[in-house]
Amino acid sequence: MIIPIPITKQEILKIYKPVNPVTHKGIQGHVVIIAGSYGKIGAAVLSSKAALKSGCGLVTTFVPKCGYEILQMAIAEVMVVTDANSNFITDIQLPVIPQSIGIGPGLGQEQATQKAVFKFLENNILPLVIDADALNILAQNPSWLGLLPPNSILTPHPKELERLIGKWQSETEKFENTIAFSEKYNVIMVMKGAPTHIVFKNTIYQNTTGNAALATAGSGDVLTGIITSLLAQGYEPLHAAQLGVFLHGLTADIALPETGYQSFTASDIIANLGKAFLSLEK
Ligand SMILES: NC(=O)C1=CN([C@@H]2O[C@H](COP(=O)(O)OP(=O)(O)OC[C@H]3O[C@@H](n4cnc5c(N)ncnc54)[C@H](O)[C@@H]3O)[C@@H](O)[C@H]2O)[C@@H](O)CC1
Ligand SMILES: Nc1ncnc2c1ncn2[C@@H]1O[C@H](COP(=O)(O)OP(=O)(O)O)[C@@H](O)[C@H]1O
Ligand SMILES: [Mg+2]
Repeated sequence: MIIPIPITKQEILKIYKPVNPVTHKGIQGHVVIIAGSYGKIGAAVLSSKAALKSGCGLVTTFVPKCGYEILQMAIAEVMVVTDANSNFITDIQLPVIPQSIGIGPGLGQEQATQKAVFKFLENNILPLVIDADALNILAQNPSWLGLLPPNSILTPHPKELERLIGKWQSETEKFENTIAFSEKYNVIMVMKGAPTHIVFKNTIYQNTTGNAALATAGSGDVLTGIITSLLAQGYEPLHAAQLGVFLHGLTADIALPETGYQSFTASDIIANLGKAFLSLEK
């Protein structure tokens, strides 16, 4: 069994890049979030807001038509582009060229959405974060995994991981199979859990922040927004994943004395991102 390397504050401070005083929104990174379906537009809202609150300059969110007003009213700062279809995504046409793309939260797995994901992957060369239903779609169509750009970041929870790599009999086998998957497809695996591990080639990193307050709806959708935002700001993919999971966990550690485990929600992750970033400046 390979011993994981802890993702500590000390290591994170080596990665973290303070914001340049003379930067502007045009060079802070443009994120595209492709997410949502009828009843799950909240996932797109959470990812998009988390991206904005993690330092990128611009966010454009691609949703089915039913998400248009919801997003525009929920987050004034986000630009919204819609699919031709009402309730789920059928054709991903982006009018911008962003620095990174997060795809999957709340997407659903309709046949037409699966086709749209295939067409998107066939043409895309931009850095990707792949989560939730985009992972489930890839698990159903494993030959499409070869279309991912090198060092794409996959963020499965344990069930999504199982759909991708198959069942495991032991923790050792789980890590061995995840490493083999990561090497085969040249991707970074963020194995979400308590704690979260990151697998990159044959190295395993273990997060040191976070607590059970994060066991709440939308918590992973927020993580997708954070990591996609860091990627757009020029962090290399492994560093974006490491800093992303560290900050995500830290928000729950910071909020816990006020919210307790029970009352913490995914929106509290977003609300505490500022304090998490500030704790890196000390
Ligand atoms: N407000 C919203 O719009 C929300 C949308 N969501 C979206 O809903 C879709 C379905 O996501 P789900 O993750 O609920 O569905 P899944 O079917 O992928 O996962 C749920 C299953 O995984 C298991 N599981 C999850 N985390 C686990 C862990 N840490 N250890 C062991 N088992 C675990 C659960 O027990 C359950 O059986 C996704 O597209 C997701 O992004 C959710 O994020 C919830 C909030
Ligand atoms: N008990 C726990 N301790 C620490 N982190 C947790 C715990 N439970 C869940 N998390 C974190 O919360 C997030 C849940 O993600 P996910 O299951 O994708 O949620 P959703 O799909 O609802 O957004 C992951 O980052 C995971 O590591
Ligand atoms: Mg999820």
